[in-house]
Amino acid sequence: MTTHPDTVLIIDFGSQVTQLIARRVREAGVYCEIVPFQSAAEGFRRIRPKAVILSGSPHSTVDIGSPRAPDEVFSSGIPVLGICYGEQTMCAQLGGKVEAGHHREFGRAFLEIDDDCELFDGIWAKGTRHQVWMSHGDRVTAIPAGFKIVGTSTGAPFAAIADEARKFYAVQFHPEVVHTPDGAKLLSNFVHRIAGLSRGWTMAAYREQAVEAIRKQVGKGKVICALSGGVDSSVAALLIHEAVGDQLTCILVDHGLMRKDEAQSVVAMFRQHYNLPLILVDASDRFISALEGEADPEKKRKTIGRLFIEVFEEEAKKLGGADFLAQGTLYPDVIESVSFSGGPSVTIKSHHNVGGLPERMNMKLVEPLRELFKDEVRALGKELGLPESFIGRHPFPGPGLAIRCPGGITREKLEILREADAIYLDEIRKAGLYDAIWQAFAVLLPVQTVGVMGDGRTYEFVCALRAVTSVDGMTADFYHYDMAFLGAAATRIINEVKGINRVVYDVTSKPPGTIEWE
Ligand SMILES: Nc1ncnc2c1ncn2[C@@H]1O[C@H](COP(=O)(O)OP(=O)(O)OP(=O)(O)O)[C@@H](O)[C@H]1O
Ligand SMILES: O=c1[nH]c(=O)c2[nH+]cn([C@@H]3O[C@H](COP(=O)(O)O)[C@@H](O)[C@H]3O)c2[nH]1
Ligand SMILES: NC(=O)CC[C@H](N)C(=O)O
Ligand SMILES: [Mg+2]
Repeated sequence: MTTHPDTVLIIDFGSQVTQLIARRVREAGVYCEIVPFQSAAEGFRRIRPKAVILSGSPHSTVDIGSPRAPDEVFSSGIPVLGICYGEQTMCAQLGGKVEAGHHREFGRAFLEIDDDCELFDGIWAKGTRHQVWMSHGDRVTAIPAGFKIVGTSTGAPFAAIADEARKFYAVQFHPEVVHTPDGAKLLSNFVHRIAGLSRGWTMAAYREQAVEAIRKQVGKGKVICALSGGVDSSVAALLIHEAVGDQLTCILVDHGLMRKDEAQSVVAMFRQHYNLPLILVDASDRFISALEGEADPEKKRKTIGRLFIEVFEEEAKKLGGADFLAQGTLYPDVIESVSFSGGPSVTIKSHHNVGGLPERMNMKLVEPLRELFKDEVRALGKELGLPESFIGRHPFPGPGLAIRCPGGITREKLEILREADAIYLDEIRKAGLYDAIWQAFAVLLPVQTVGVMGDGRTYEFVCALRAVTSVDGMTADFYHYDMAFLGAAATRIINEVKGINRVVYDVTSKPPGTIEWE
């Protein structure tokens, strides 16, 4: 991992919105990292941050054994901002007092500004009142020596406090959420005005650092990159290519489960714009033969995962071996895998990824995007000249059309689905809706219904259309189309695709549904 001179350390006590703190700090042009409180002391020494932010938490500081910030956070002379639980633990640790569960405040609250404070510069003047978002049951009842009150709310007499000499600040509300309208500016004030950090975190700067880091890691080694044409793997490939040129070979597997003309258009784009070694492996027969008749969603996923590994092993061998495998792992994946609140959770779906590869193939991982959020990856893609049509793409799952064809898979069904999906997306693009939708696709149901076309009886498949809005794919709502749009798309699909005589629209959100049908 690269090191950044001006880093803010965010200590995660298990808040639902810790990632938002990181988003806001990065938007202010400052690099930051999140570490769970259990490894905060180690993280503090490794990262040597210029400022620290303490997150909220489901815990209560009055409980025995509840988490604390490492002492060096307060003794090393750098600015500290506590948010909610962060304020409470700051007070508990520095000589103040916290009481449990009297004045619960959840949701909208109003903050009275009692005093000027650098946190409020340019946003909130003394004597004014502003909307903030609260979510707490405990409250601070005495502040440590050296602190003064700068803001109050009905439920929190110490809603904002400051020790300007030591540059310690704390707020009971959550500046990181959009329901605190000026919160982003408050966080920007903390990192710029108070901590004095510069706006060094730009994708142009990142590009340079990342290229250097890749060169250092890879040396003269050979790298292979599984390239799907999705944003993540495309950006990872371009960055690595910039760093080590022909030491990189990209492998695109056409598993016969891609969208219409997808494999060819990805190859054409890369060949046209970039001079990067790219092998297209046509493994469609192999994948589809293995999947034919398979109806179980998990078996489909596992079969596909296994075949991906086999194909990569064979291709690496043909290249005379490879030392590194490149992946488009993003920061949210990294956080999730070490998340404090993660715990053992049930497997909803076995997401295929190539993560099983390196061990079996004896390769080391190159993950140049593991510090970035998806929108930063898109910005980096822009920086690297990736065409707009690739940057704004909807995500597409590794197992492809196989998980959009519930019931037994057949070549014929995949063909029908591919056609319907292409028409649906074409209609979405023509209506100018592509960018407003997070992800859209067609599903071919294993159900035949009776219809009448040209005065004749038809008995054909039902096609379901799906479109969702989302931020990160973790939760989603169905997209609220205009009925006229749906009617037009349905008519085109039924008229143009032989094998479909009925179209329905999926109005399920996530949860309780998932985005994909399998
Ligand atoms: N057909 C494919 N050929 C080669 N590698 C693939 C293929 N499909 C998926 N992969 C690999 O699996 C990884 C995970 O897929 P995933 O869909 O999460 O990411 P992506 O395709 O790069 O981006 P996006 O999330 O925008 O679709 C990809 O980054 C890529 O390395
Ligand atoms: O690379 C992938 N491999 C997979 O196995 C996989 N399964 C789901 N998805 C994508 O993940 C997001 C959330 O999907 P679900 O709500 O269906 O779990 C959506 O964007 C899905 O398209 C996958 N991506
Ligand atoms: N959001 C929070 O950080 C809440 C802190 C603590 N659990 C409380 O209820 O007061
Ligand atoms: Mg993809």
